[in-house]
Amino acid sequence: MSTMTTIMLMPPKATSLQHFNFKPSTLRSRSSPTKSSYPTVRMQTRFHRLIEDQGIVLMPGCYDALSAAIVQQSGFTAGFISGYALSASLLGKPDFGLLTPPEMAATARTVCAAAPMIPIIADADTGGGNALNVQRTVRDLIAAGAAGCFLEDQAWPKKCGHMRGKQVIPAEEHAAKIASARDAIGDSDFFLVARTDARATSAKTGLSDAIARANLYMEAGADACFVEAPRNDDELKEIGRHTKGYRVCNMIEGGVTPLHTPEELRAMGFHLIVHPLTALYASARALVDVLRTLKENGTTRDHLHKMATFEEFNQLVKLDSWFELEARYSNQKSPMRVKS
Ligand SMILES: C[C@](O)(C(=O)O)[C@H](CC(=O)O)C(=O)O
Ligand SMILES: [Mg+2]
Repeated sequence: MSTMTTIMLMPPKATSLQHFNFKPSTLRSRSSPTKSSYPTVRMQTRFHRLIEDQGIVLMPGCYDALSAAIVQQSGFTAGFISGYALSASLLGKPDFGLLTPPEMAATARTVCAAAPMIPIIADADTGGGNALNVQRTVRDLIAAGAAGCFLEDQAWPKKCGHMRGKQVIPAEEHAAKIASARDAIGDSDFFLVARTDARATSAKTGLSDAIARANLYMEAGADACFVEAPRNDDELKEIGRHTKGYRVCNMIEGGVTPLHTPEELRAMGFHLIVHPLTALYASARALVDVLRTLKENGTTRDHLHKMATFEEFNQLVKLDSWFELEARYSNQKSPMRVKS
């Protein structure tokens, strides 16, 4: 956790809100639980600085220390711990509300240690329960070294944003969870993304409901909003035009949203792009292929070109630096050692 300068942030403005069925008056009440008690002057986090420097930030998903180290070594400036990918790698199960916040926090600790040069956002799913559970979840992620989280408004048990059968909790209830997360963050260098899954709840009003929710959550204290699973470019543009603050876009291979480059998404008004499943799907395919070869042929000698070599892998885990450390300490005479 680092000490930061306090500045007033000026996020991009929404253009038109008049057609939203949304009641900001509830947010203005002093006693409203949907407004953070933390002052509205916020810290500039690592993610704010990245967005300001780069305009758009591309974050691949990772799910363990090795995949995080590879994300960092590949030159990305940020990463994301995907709940979907962690549920798959840790539990061998789908993104179906089975992964728990302590499992995510434990992974965040090893992931952040393995990629210390880049800030990592963790997927907090629904935060593990109500506004109080959210505070524990957020504090655990901060202690683990995460630089931010996604907090979504699905009803528990949640599902992957691109699956059928999702339900959302009342907007005010999630706004209170966002406010509670903001209070738990305090002065920490931690970027809060409010996600809504309301697009999926109705073909007719889903998008406008989702946009209204995103704006409500921004007022409650989020740094960025994430309208999950828009269906086409018109919807992406609508979100870019009508939501407040920084905007996250989710690029899922095989999902319901068309795939775009960062430049294309930037033109549509987005600031953070997450590719949560790219590394997971690529490694799953590589494993399926090599293990099929091994099963069929009993050897991998004709598959070596599709695998990391011994040398290449040693570089990935920085083996040389461990040999150097070993040499340094084995040559050193300890000043504490008593002469015999
Ligand atoms: C971003 C996400 O929350 C994740 O866990 O990676 C998932 C990914 C997906 O769409 O499958 C989600 O969007 O629900
Ligand atoms: Mg998720």
